[in-house]
Amino acid sequence: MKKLMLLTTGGTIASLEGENGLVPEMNADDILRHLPGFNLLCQIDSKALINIDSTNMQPEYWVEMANAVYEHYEEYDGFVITHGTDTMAYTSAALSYMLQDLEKPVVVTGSQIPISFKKTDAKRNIADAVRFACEEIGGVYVVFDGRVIQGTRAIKLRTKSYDSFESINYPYIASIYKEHVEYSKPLYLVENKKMKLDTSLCTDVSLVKLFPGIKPEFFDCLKDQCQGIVIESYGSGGIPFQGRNILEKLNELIACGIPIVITTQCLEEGEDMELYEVGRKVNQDVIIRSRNMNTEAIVPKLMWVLGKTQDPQKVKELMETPIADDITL
Ligand SMILES: NC(=O)C[C@H](N)C(=O)O
Repeated sequence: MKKLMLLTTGGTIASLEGENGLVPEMNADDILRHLPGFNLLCQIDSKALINIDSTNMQPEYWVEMANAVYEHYEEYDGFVITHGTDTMAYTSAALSYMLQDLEKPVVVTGSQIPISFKKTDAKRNIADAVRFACEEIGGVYVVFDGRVIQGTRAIKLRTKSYDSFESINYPYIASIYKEHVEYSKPLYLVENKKMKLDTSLCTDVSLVKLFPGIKPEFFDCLKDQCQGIVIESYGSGGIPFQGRNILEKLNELIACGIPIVITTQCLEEGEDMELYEVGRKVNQDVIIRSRNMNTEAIVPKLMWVLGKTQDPQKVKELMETPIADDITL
């Protein structure tokens, strides 16, 4: 019989109706009590790590989650982490960088409706997560509404629907039909890897979404505030150089040694900064290309990379290196 560890962090799945709306209050045992019969399938031990609405998620909690998996890695065959949906995609990406060469599954799941409510999707999602955590597969995954998504590729696309999550620029790993896991493509377990834990982070990063009219002066206040910047530009990726000149400001920041990653506000198909003049004008030797990574992966990746080096060229090299299938070229 497989042995799993359930780590709980809060979210809607653990929420009860309070005076001020939904508040995460249930602990790991309360959640397990809603799932009778589970111990016939596998043995599940549980541990409550935190109990927060994931809107309150902090990078320090990612470290706590990664450490918990690392600490108990040898004792269990797989891990299920229950989590709020709002920042679940950031967490699954962060864990994908912190825990590499996994030979066991780390499955992140949650729900749109609390587990104690009649129309809850929590029971199905946990059942699917447990099912997938029993697979012979390594890596970090999001399991939601019957789909398995690579940890670095998930985004929360819908605020209310059960099918809240999508896999961006990458196929679903699998679909789960009750007891049956149907893989989209054959996956091979790379055996005899030694799992690596690396939780060093530099959280001094900024994420800026461009819009027509954004003030160049805004970028001045970033100079002393951050070690790295992610710019969500438009379409195929370009920076405005006419009218309010943002390109000039980015060049100033680059001259100060601040690494800048360019991504796009378009969810699908990634940037292609070589296509237009607005992209080519950006110095491609120093700017960091995000290709088809999503923002939820870029932000924790930049924190993780900056936790290792602040040398702009090395940051560029590491950011542009695919990790956990976050980039496909
Ligand atoms: N569905 C949810 O879990 C949303 C909740 N606000 C959270 O992220 O914790």
